[in-house]
Amino acid sequence: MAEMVEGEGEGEGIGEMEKDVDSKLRIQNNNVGVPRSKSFAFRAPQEQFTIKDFELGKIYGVGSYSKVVRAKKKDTGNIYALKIMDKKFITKENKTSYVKLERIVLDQLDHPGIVRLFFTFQDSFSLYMALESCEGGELFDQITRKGRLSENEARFYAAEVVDALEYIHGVGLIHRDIKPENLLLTTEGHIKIADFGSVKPMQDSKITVLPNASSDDKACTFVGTAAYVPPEVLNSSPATFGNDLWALGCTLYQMLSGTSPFKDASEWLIFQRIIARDIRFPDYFSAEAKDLIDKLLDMNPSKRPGAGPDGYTALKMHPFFEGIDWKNLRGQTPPKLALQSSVAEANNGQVSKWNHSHVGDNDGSDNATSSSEATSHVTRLASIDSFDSRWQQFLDPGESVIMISMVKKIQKLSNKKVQLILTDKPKLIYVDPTKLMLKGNIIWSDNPNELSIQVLSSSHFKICTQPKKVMSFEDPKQRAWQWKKIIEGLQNR
Ligand SMILES: Nc1ncnc2c1ncn2[C@@H]1O[C@H](COP(=O)(O)OP(=O)(O)OP(=O)(O)O)[C@@H](O)[C@H]1O
Repeated sequence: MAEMVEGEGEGEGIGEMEKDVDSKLRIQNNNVGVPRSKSFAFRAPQEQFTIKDFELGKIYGVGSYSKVVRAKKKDTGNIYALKIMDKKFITKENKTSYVKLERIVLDQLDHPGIVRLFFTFQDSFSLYMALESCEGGELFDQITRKGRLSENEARFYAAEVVDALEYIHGVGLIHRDIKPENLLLTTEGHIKIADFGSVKPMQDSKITVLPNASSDDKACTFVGTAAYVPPEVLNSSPATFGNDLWALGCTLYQMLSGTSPFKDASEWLIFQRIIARDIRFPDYFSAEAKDLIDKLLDMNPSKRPGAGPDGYTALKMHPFFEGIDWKNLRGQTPPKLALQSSVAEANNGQVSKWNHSHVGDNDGSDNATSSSEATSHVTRLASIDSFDSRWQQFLDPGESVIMISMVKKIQKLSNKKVQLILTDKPKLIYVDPTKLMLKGNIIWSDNPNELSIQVLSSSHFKICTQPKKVMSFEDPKQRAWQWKKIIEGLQNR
């Protein structure tokens, strides 16, 4: 069993994360009365390595709270995808529970279609997860490079995703962020599902999770990506396996057409199209592909193939998958990978060499994560409490809520909890949530000189109106960037 790594002072809570994971598991095990050894043994051990034990190569990608870099262990020569998370940033952004959850869930998953976690380690500044390296990149890039995929290529990839999803759902987990960016490829071209930071364990999940590491929907700001979000999530329904099947339908559509089915100019327009189930199939889709996508994009999550009482049989037996050898998927030859075509793409893909001084104990001033923060919030979607009937009284007939948050209005003398509501009129108001009284109407303007949003952190933002009126808000669900994005989206509609 691996030794537990002690925290090193920096980033309280996160520094102690692995130790904390260990102690929580002991408590949990005691509760159910299962005699255990002194502590829980991770399959992927917590090692005492340092970043200097690795030769770092290109950056594979940047997530909302991490960077993933290709890394060769100097003594063994083994290659990993090293996911590097800044402790201070995770603590500041309240992402500790997501990190813990991803670590503990990945540790227990064992399927050829899921990225493997080999070991973890940490130093004063960062947490590191050594993941199986997917040298073929993202499925998203294959779609971009090829324009769109052939039905045979899409069938192969979709079948491998179905196979891995059957396993994930079988152990009682909902992934909640299935999309071409999170479907990685091996050198040979087989699919590996990555990014378990949004995972939701069901009540009867076979996966052990910590009491405080499970993703609580109320506190959760990460529940998927706008283009792939199912309509029931927009209506604040509880998560089900059907969520992933909807996202699979969107992904299959994207493989075959090159774009996601509800793509539009703004998140708001995307949501409107999802709620209206506004799908248009290109003529060149086969009848079988159309039928499968149509069924996966059923408004009723329990009717989607794979979510019904017969489990995955309905999905795997669908005519689109005719000819698929489900028992020997990994023995088949995958579609040929399209290689990176230009220097421009290479530069976009950040293939530059990793700068050692940016990580580890060398230098604590690494702030590159804040740029990823800015971009990632653009694609991430917070849970939406949008259609609560209590707010209807503040709307005109036919007017609907686009975004709503219980926020703190920060004032000189006291802070007040208010419900901030943005409607499609557009109208921006705040309401006393207890007395259900209108407290303010922020005069709408499409002109950014007259109405603008300033984001101070993921939870703090200011709404500035003319003449020089500034209101400060704190959104505990950390949707400051989303407020900015959605208001600016409406101004530019
Ligand atoms: N095992 C891996 N092998 C190769 N590349 C990887 C691997 N894991 C992640 N990546 C690349 O790094 C990028 C960032 O991954 P990471 O898991 O940190 O972010 P993310 O969780 O997908 O981001 P976000 O949380 O913002 O969606 C991915 O989009 C992918 O391109």
